[in-house]
Amino acid sequence: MRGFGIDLGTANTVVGTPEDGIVLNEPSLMMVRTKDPHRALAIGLDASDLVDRTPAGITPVRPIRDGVIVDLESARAFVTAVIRQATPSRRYGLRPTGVIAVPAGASPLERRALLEVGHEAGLRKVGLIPEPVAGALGCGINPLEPRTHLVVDIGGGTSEVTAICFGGVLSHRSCRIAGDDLTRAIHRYLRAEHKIIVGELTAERAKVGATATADEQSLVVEGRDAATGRARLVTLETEEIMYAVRPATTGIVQTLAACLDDLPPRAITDVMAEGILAIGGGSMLRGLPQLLEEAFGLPVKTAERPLTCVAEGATACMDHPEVVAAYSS
Ligand SMILES: Nc1ncnc2c1ncn2[C@@H]1O[C@H](COP(=O)(O)OP(=O)(O)OP(=O)(O)O)[C@@H](O)[C@H]1O
Repeated sequence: MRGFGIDLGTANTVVGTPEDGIVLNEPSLMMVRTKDPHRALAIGLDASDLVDRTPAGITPVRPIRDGVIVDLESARAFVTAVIRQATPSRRYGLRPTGVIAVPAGASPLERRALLEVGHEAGLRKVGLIPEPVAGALGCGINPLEPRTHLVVDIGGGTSEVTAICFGGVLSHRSCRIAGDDLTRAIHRYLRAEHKIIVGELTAERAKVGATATADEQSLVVEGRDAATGRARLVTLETEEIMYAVRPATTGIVQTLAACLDDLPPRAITDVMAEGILAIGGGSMLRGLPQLLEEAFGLPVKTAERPLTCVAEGATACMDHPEVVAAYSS
């Protein structure tokens, strides 16, 4: 079947096809003319290249928040441009089909809006799949088997914890604390402890840098001295980054605890045997899986490709329509 698996995230949009794998992985951002806000001038990386250098009359728009559509018209323009960019020369047919991943906690109205946008963007047939189900499928788990899988998805704006089993959701909890809050926590820590003010991009780089450095090392961060306003460099131990984000991670731990509390005993037995699957970019933060393991005494496995496994799973749904059918009822 010719079509796309689509993960519309707050931070990133990822598109895959059964033939070519991931064909687009770019920021969920578009630039529009202020006077014509529903026509995309640039999307994704091209749009983010323009951040902080946008000429007058051009505005950045983030059409997705917490995995759902903020504004129908903008989302339609964005998804249409995404599909056009992912399909140069109509390689996937004139009117391809699509499976869009949707937060497990999305309301019927939010789900309907996504379906509508998919159709209007040119997709012939649109299916929706809960993000944790797509993430599990993208990690090689069969979401239809009679066994409980607990998925923690730490995205940019939201963390979702979902227990799935045999084509249905057993328990679901979410909180508005995720990767972007971890970045803000680092920003606050640098100001409070090192008296240095950094931009959001620098705080984000420090967070991602802490993941990238394999051994216990330090990172050099550049900012402005809070007192003098002069440029200053600070050496930040990667351990400090875990310390800085700890207050923000408490909310994620509490959400996970609430989801576990709702599970029936046999489902708990499955989770104890199998552990927790962590997906989403936020799960890549160094030390976060260990922190969850210590809090619950359960093994935590981070997906091999936390940023793309949801789109990979949505793409795999093209060959497994029974998964879409089971989880859409
Ligand atoms: N290597 C990394 N280490 C730590 N955090 C990372 C890393 N790479 C990306 N992130 C963070 O992951 C978050 C984005 O993750 P992801 O793309 O899964 O979110 P999303 O699906 O767009 O958001 P949402 O699920 O909230 O709609 C951002 O906060 C980003 O800073």
